[in-house]
Amino acid sequence: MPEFTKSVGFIGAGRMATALARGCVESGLMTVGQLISADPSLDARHAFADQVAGVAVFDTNEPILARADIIVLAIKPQVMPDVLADIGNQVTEQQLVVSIAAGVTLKKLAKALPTDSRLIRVMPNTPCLVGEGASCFSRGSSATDEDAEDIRLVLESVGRVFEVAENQLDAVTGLSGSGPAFVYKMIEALAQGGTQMGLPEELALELASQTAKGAAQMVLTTGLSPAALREQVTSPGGTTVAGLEALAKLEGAEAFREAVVAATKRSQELGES
Ligand SMILES: NC(=O)C1=CN([C@@H]2O[C@H](COP(=O)(O)OP(=O)(O)OC[C@H]3O[C@@H](n4cnc5c(N)ncnc54)[C@H](OP(=O)(O)O)[C@@H]3O)[C@@H](O)[C@H]2O)C=CC1
Ligand SMILES: O=C(O)[C@@H]1CCC=N1
Repeated sequence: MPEFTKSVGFIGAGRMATALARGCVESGLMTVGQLISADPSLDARHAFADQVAGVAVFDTNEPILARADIIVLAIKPQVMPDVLADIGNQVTEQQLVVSIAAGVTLKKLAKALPTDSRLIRVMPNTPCLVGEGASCFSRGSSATDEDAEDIRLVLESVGRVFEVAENQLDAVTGLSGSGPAFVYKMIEALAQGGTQMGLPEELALELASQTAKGAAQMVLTTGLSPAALREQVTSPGGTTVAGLEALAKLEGAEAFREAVVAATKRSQELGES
């Protein structure tokens, strides 16, 4: 594991901050001493402290601004303007500001922060919690190469990471940011099919989950396309073709494409508001 000595402070200690913070500790990249977080919600503070044992959690953002080398804005896009107005004049040029909020552009962030603030916009996803995240980031014009490398290091410790042009981040949000929810729907539906046809619930869920994981791993490691891999499963006149026909009839695969399109459009809308 590479050495990472900077401190990271989360403004907002909700679900995504928790996943990132715990993932970074579990990966061994950081110790709890390098992390702090703040959230006005007692429930969120408790949940964060439960998941990241021994971490310092505050009910105001001041300690983050005073102590963190990297400030992560992990709040909802809707509260971003208020938070930026609150913290804007306290951010220093020694600090890197990272936003993980869907839709909020670097331009909007820059406008609310001191001139030449070092900014990076990141779109992670919750599987960072288990070291299987898929994250993308774009750097603002004042962010340094070292800033980008720091963020790459952090995100790499909890999964895969790609630097992209900022205009791709809404689509990334629709695909990998929101995507775990779509995959959970698919797993749920596969498991329900299994229970409908006689399997116990627990076994059906485990088989569905392991099948999704195994199939994803095949795509990631064999170099074969999903279409080619699908062909390997599909015997002429066999069971898979019967299943695929049922899927096509209900336009099941189209529904997933539409889910990504709708989520991307919502991310674009959040950026406009
Ligand atoms: N969840 C996910 O899968 C992903 C989320 N994101 C992005 O991450 C961000 C956070 O999402 P998520 O973790 O799901 O949301 P959560 O609602 O779980 O967490 C946000 C937390 O911020 C708190 N908060 C509100 N106002 C302030 C404030 N002024 N200062 C500090 N904290 C505050 C909220 O408290 P309260 O509830 O009381 O308002 C809440 O606990 C969003 O912008 C989202 O777009 C990005 C990728 C994936
Ligand atoms: O639902 C949301 O808006 C956030 C952004 C990506 C995943 N969750």
